[in-house]
Amino acid sequence: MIEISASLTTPVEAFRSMGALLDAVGACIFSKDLLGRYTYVNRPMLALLGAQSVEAVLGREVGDYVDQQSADRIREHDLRVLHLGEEIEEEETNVFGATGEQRVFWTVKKPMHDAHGEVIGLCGVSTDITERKAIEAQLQEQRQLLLAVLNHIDAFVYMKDESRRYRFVNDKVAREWGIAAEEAVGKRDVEVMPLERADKFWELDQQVFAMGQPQIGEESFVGPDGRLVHHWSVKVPITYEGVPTLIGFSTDISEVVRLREQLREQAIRDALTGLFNRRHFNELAEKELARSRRHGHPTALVMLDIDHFKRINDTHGHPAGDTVLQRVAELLRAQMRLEDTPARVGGEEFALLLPRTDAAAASVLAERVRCAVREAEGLLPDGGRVTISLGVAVTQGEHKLEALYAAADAQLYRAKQSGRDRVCVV
Ligand SMILES: Nc1nc2c(ncn2[C@@H]2O[C@H](COP(=O)(O)OP(=O)(O)OP(=O)(O)O)[C@@H](O)[C@H]2O)c(=O)[nH]1
Repeated sequence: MIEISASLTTPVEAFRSMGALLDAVGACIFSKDLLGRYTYVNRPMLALLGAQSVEAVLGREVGDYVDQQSADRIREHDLRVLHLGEEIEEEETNVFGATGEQRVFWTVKKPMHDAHGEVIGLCGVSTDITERKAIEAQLQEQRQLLLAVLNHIDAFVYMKDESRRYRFVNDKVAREWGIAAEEAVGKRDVEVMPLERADKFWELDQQVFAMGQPQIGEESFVGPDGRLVHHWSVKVPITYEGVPTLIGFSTDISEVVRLREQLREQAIRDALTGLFNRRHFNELAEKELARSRRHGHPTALVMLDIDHFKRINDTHGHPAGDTVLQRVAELLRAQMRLEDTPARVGGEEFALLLPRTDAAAASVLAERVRCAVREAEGLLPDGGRVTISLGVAVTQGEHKLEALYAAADAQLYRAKQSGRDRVCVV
């Protein structure tokens, strides 16, 4: 408790009596008379003015210590306090004559009154906020830099909390939703996108909150134009303004996924007929044989070859030969069950994999295919007919693909040898 002695008659004397205490306050404290001359300064103020002693400052005026512009502004503030009785709270930037240093203050000035209520001067407290201002400016700069990065990066960046409310979205997200980025803050996911998509995104979000670990994954959803959109998303748990939140970075990889699927298709399909190629057919056949081994059911393999194909090429030209291959492929597809797999395994050689099919059923199918090709019209430009030969083999105990190939090939050879346009079965 600070007691001001009853014998002290003016506020300035009161200040002086508390000298040691006011010197210890980490702010500049001063008082001025009606002409703006210092009547009291504490030690920090003294240091700021660059003066040697209190006595050297008393009776002098601010213009003796700061540059002209700062002095004019301070005088103007002082006049408002002294003549209009205003209380002022303002930020001041002052340049000090002694050092030329520029410092920022938060200054509070109030009028001082005598016993009759007449203004006799002012007292003020100036807190040096130069460092705080510098830090604030630095933070603001960093924030702007961060925003510039987040808004120009080619990714959707967002922050979302556990109640599925967005806490931040970058410009790219806002543009997608057709609203301003600030508008999105506080909105729940279902307010800005269809429920189905919101639930899709929430699947990975939930894992982030449940595990407290970053989660990475592909997110696929139906876009506004009805096409599938694929995002590659990285979502990281953070605490934002004291609330568990995730920050997510999602990149549209739809084009990459389409290319990936295209490449995969190219890798497994024959370009001319669209049927599976030999390598992929072998993979599927190996799997089917493993299944048939486990369950003990038969699998049939039909090898078929277009008769005198070389002659077709030679007579009608290579493009016409290609058309025949395409038409035969279509006929095969049309004749097969859903679970059967046709493939082009060589130039004019095709294979059919028939799961759960014994020799009798495979022969029926092979015969149907043979007839379909033989009876098909318009395969050749001159209206001539195309025929095929087929060899059928069925797994027997061993279930080895090479053995099955060899057996079916042997039957195909037999069909060719015995006049073509026929089916031979083991
Ligand atoms: N148009 C076309 N011809 C192809 C293609 N791949 C292979 N061939 C041709 O297919 C013909 C196959 O002929 P061969 O193996 O002698 O058999 P073939 O003439 O069908 O006689 P058989 O099988 O004994 O009835 C060759 O002339 C190859 O050049 C292709 O993609 N397009």
